[in-house]
Amino acid sequence: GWGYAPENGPDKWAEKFSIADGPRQSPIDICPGAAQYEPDLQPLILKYDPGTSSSIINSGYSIQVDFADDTDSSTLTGGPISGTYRLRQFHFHWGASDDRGSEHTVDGTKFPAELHLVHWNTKYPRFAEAAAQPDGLAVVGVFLQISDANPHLQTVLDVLDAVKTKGKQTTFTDFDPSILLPGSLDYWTYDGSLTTPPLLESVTWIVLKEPISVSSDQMETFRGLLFTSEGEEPCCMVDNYRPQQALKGRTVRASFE
Ligand SMILES: NS(=O)(=O)c1cccc(NC(=O)NCCCCO)c1
Ligand SMILES: [Zn+2]
Repeated sequence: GWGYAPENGPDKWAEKFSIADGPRQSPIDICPGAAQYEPDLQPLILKYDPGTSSSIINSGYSIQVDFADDTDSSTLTGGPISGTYRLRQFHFHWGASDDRGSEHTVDGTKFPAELHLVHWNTKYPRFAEAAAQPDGLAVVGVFLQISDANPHLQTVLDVLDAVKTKGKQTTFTDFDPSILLPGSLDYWTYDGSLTTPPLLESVTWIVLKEPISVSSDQMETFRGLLFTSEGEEPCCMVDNYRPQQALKGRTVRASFE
């Protein structure tokens, strides 16, 4: 299967997922100077109910916190989207060292990690159907930058020992993901795709301008996870990010001047 190693990583994905060379692939390099300020872009409205968080899992690609998405308890509205999108999960991408790890970049600047909050359009019956539609998903991306330790992030990091290997999961309830958001919800937005196979071109990307903090020690905790299952030759879960993809004529819009 696909992964992030030389033999099955991003440069090989097009062999099995031809959309990898499609017209609206993600991530991209965001150039603020070239972004189009749109005064009509609405503010983001994120309403999350901590009661919907359910579990944390090592997917073998990232660490993922899943939410119950059978009701409109945790939603994204406003911003560049119309209608109501439900929070399904959040996960991270990070590097083997603090000089890389984010998927989106800003004027070529790489951050040590990036958080993705994944939402699906409730005009479709379930996530799986939405993921196949051009307006099916909305992912909020948040950069992590090296600074003081982030106490809110620490809540997630404290349980990683329980999900070290691929397939392990544990209960993770009463967690409000809005505590992972920065003070400002200013954002860039563009039409893109999943950044992992199946690379579906169904994502309205909403990348926040303001990063949140993470310490180098906290980054080491992410790097203690494994891509591999228990009993397999261990392979550290690091550099689980896709390089930037061609813009192919797309416009990146900014919600701020
Ligand atoms: N990285 S991302 O574009 O935010 C994103 C969001 C939602 C789903 C995915 N990718 C997948 O679900 N791929 C299916 C196999 C991975 C299993 O966790 C990627
Ligand atoms: Zn992601």
